[in-house]
Amino acid sequence: MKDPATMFDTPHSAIDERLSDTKIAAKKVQVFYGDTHAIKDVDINIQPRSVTAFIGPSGCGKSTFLRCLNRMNDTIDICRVEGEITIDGEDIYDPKVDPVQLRAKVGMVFQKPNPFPKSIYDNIAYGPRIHGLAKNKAELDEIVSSSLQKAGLWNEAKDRLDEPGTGLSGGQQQRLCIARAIAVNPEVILMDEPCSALDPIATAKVEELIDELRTNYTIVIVTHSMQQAARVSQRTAFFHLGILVEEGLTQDIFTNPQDKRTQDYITGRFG
Ligand SMILES: Nc1ncnc2c1ncn2[C@@H]1O[C@H](COP(=O)(O)OP(=O)(O)OP(=O)(O)O)[C@@H](O)[C@H]1O
Repeated sequence: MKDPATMFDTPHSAIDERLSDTKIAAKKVQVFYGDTHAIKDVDINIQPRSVTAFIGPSGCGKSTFLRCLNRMNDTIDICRVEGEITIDGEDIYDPKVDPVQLRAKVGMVFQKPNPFPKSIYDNIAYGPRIHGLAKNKAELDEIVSSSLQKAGLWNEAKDRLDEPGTGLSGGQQQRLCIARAIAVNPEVILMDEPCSALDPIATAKVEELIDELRTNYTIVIVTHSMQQAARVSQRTAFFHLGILVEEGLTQDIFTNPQDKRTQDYITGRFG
């Protein structure tokens, strides 16, 4: 297995330069499922137009915290979120915020590809239709083709737009789900272990796509694979038992972690 610490070649100064702003700011975030305190006092600033990886052992709260960023936890009755999360300075938990609009701006891609039981075309067109993004069929066609192009699926899908999305391979389905998220003009894309159901070739394609997408989108990815975090992310956050132990440039986290728990995790001593 390739050591993540050997995978870096970008000078620090170049990365620091690019990552100087904040897109998402979380302050003192707590999440409870009933009496279970799943996220404890998490503070983090997430940089725009870059990939941030959340890593940590099973059950440490990565997915729970990710879901806070587009209020997906609102859909879980027993879940309670406290603290503050802003995107571009706006409090996303403000009662004035419409969660449906928020989830268009902050799209999500799940572990298992989950295309709708509809055609490839309609999978992409669904969001733009409900958000009124196209004035006519020609505009909708344009959104569908450009979303598939951005997701690297156009060549494989252009001759079968009327066929069911579920007829695509697993890797193609995941890129279809990414295209579906892109179609409603998101600024942030959250990915919860997007490659865990994919074979190595499909994984490599999705990772290449993530690398291309970071030019235009802020991406946050939960991954169990430290190699994947090292390959695709510029920053990495390590969670343990609901606490954000350490966050920083990915190459620092993998080559020079400040906390012993991070070091133990990245060297495979637990998790
Ligand atoms: N819907 C839920 N109801 C109750 N408890 C939950 C729910 N989802 C998560 N939890 C609990 O919250 C804690 C954090 O879980 P979470 O799924 O966020 O961790 P994770 O780091 O993403 O784990 P994994 O890597 O295994 O997916 C765990 O103790 C889990 O049991």
